[in-house]
Amino acid sequence: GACCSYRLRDALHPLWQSPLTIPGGTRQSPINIQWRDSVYDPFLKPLKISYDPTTCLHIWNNGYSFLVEFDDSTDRSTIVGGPLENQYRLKQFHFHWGAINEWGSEHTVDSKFYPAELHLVHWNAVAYPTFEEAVMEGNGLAVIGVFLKLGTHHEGLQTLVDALPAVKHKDTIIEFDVFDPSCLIPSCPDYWTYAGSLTTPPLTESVTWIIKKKPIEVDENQLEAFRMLLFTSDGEEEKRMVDNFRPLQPLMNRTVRSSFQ
Ligand SMILES: Cc1cc(=S)c(O)co1
Ligand SMILES: [Zn+2]
Repeated sequence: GACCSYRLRDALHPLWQSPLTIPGGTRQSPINIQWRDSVYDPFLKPLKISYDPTTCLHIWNNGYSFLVEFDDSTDRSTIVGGPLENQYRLKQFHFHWGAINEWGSEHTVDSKFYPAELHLVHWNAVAYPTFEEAVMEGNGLAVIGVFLKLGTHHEGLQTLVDALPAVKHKDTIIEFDVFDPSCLIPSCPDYWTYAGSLTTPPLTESVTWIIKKKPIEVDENQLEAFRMLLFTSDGEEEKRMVDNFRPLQPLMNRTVRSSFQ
């Protein structure tokens, strides 16, 4: 089960030798979303997503995941509405996935894991001058989480999958200059939202999470393409990039709200 991969990951991946818990953390991520305990909030607005595909810059293997990064020097790719007070700018998106289809997502729904989870990372450029500063503030970031489930081939994802062999090793980067990430977001508007944190160091408690209720479907070959990436640099002993998800964190004194009844 997931426990063995947890121990394995401890041994294999330096990232998880860093403190797994933040001392005094009260709003850590990820969490299990217990559907029946989430509270419908009629005041939650629909999330408005406006991405300009030409703001896409490159794909980068940072040794933890592969990031698709965007030009966030203007408000050309933003989200607004939902639980958010301000407009947030898209900075990057990345995924978390497992070695096998039984697990891989960071969040769970009623304790169910999905094989992978997409995170679209945005920052509050209205309130803060830089992403780095926003990362340290309670309302600094907004991350849209989308579950991936095993199913039909995903056309939009395939353009990304075709580029992955070029970023197999840690610290490799390739130009990727047109991509519209809204093709990876389900059309169903329903989401859960809660106050949480980054799931990788510095684990700062700066994220308003917006977790889409509906997953997107991808096929086995597309998940396998994620699993052929490496944590390691060219020339090092190869370690497959798998199980790059953080263990579940305690809910503590938090309520998960839903945008739907
Ligand atoms: C900024 C950032 C956000 C998430 S969710 C992650 O996994 C890594 O970095
Ligand atoms: Zn993430």
